[in-house]
Amino acid sequence: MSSLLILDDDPDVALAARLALRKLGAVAVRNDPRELWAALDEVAPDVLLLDMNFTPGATDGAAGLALLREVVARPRAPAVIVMTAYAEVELAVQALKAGAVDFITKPWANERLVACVQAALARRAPAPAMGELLGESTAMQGLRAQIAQVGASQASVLILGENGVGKELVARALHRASPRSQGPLLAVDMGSLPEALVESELFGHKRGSFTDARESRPGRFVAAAGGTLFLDEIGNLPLASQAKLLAALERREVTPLGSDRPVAVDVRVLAATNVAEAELFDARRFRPDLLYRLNTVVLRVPPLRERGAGDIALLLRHYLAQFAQRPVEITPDALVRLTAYRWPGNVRELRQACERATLLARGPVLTWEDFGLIAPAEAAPAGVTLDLDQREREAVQAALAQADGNISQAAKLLGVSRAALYRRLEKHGL
Ligand SMILES: Nc1ncnc2c1ncn2[C@@H]1O[C@H](COP(=O)(O)OP(=O)(O)OP(=O)(O)O)[C@@H](O)[C@H]1O
Repeated sequence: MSSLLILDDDPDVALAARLALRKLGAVAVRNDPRELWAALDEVAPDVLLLDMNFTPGATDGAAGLALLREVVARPRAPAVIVMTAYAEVELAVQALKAGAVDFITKPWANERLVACVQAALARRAPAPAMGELLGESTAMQGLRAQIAQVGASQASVLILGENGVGKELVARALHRASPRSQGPLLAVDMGSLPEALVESELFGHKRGSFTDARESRPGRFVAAAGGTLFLDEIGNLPLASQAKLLAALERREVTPLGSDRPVAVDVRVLAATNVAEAELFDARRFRPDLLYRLNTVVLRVPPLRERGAGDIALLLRHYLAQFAQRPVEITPDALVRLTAYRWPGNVRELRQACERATLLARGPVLTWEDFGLIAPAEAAPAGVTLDLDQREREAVQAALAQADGNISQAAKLLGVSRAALYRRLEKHGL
């Protein structure tokens, strides 16, 4: 079910919007902008309807714009529709520039409001199939096949991989491929949750169960009913909470903090971590019994550098075109260096480098420098060899490795002809 949040200091306006929108999903209302941040965490709305003025008499919308900018900068930000008065066209334009997806003028016709929110929800719906998980390497094809196979089941899946390899994308693809795809997919980032809040976040709490618990609140297990719960950075879960999570998974019920009444839960759990497997299987850090609950199936998402030059080039094309909104060319030298780069931050790093390059490009064709990356050789300590022969040998070896031994492709990566590559192979005894 979709989740909507309305922030308007006029309770009548907020109520009217809530009544008009309740057929689209769960609608929460807040009247005070100071409540917005907590409400975003609690409600995790798909769409936020945001008023622009919160002080009596104010019409410039400055308060609303400031909130809007902060909201859209957040990870997993909702689509924001701003509410303005008739005369405030200029403000609406500013809001769209600042990241709102649409605006609605007050007083509104209910049909218009419903259509506007429906369109925002449709745009947020994940793309069909697994189009987002790009890559044609054998590794990525294998991963997509596994997702299709495992997605349809109810099995718990543990997704392993370095930072930025696409673990969350895999979780989303698994959810879409599952019979629960019409239900919610809720992601909880264990890495960013303070330890004290982990249990209330997962299992909920009763009003008054701790100092800040002014309202009772359902936890993520309950909120994800009928859908999928994605526990990201599970390796960071404190041992005490691990015991409680295990109990919840075994009994299929959770007990909110401050309550003695367990609540039955119906969720499929997916978990992910970037912790190396050896560490994860260290019982001092992670309970083996919980691990066995979570890892019915293990999916390993390979680091970008192991997917080969083809996948790197494909992702570069994709993200450059997306950021520049047109196809973008890069110099052959840049392509060689980008495909040979180690990408320690994986696809996320590549995406950011593409964004930077489109913003800072000094000419129509992008160069290696435009991407703002530090090549290992540049970062290496002094004393590293500058011997041209040896560097040439290393470059040839790297190109061959990346091209899986394919001479034509390796020659292309090096920017030389096949004959020239053969000559170098001979010269270096490779
Ligand atoms: N195969 C892919 N095709 C297209 N985009 C991808 C691919 N893999 C990852 N991305 C993009 O890279 C970024 C990082 O992906 P994601 O957040 O899923 O990684 P992660 O492994 O969950 O990272 P972390 O460990 O830091 O949580 C996102 O913008 C995602 O859309």
